[in-house]
Amino acid sequence: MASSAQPSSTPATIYFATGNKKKLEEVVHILENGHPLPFAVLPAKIELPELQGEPEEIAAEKCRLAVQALQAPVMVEDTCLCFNALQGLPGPYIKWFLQKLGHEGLNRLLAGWEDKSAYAQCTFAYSAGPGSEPLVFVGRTEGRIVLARGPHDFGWDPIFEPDGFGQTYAEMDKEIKNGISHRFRALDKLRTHLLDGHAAAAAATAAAADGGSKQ
Ligand SMILES: O=P(O)(O)OP(=O)(O)OP(=O)(O)OC[C@H]1O[C@@H](n2cnc3c(O)ncnc32)[C@H](O)[C@@H]1O
Ligand SMILES: [Mg+2]
Repeated sequence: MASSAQPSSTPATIYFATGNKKKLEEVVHILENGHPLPFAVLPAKIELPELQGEPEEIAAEKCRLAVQALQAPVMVEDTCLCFNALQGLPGPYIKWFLQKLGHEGLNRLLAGWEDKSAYAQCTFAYSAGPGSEPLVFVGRTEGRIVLARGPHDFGWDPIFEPDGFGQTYAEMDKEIKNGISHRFRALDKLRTHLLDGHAAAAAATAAAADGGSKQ
């Protein structure tokens, strides 16, 4: 995936720092199914402490900590599951709610509400390395919370049914989930940013070489 001659502003390698194997699988799958990338994405399995607060700040701080640990270009992501009836909660705290309450308990949280709508949100933060402030890219998929259906392979997949599909994330073909998911939408924005940066750096290098040859 990496190209040998990299303009200096485009890293040849970006680490994806996560402790979650399933996230990593999906990120690799999504990136491999898009256009070839002019950089390599390598996994870095580290558990990072997470701030409380808004998803953008949680992801940015996770990214700063990962850059500090790895001293390299890094991307991280933070995933939220937000119930509209609960003003967006559990949101970034979904991991702990899922761990303590399970799929059934999460459904029960909405028992007193008619509105079962929810959205899955993924926030990627990317830093080009030490000294470079993280940039944040958000992707959202709207849907609703249902009783668990499908394999229990990944987090809350069995209880999230995206709008327009009669299936939960867990029941869907992986190909389909990875084409419409919150993770796909956020990663697509990050990919566009990185490809644009690469193209601009390559154009600047070519222009400098051209200018040099005319002197
Ligand atoms: O190391 P990191 O990347 O933080 O991995 P994590 O597992 O701690 O992940 P988060 O902090 O983002 O917490 C999100 C929770 O939602 C779960 N999750 C994330 N993406 C999901 C998806 O696409 N489908 C179902 N569950 C998901 C995940 O397993 C966690 O329980
Ligand atoms: Mg986490």
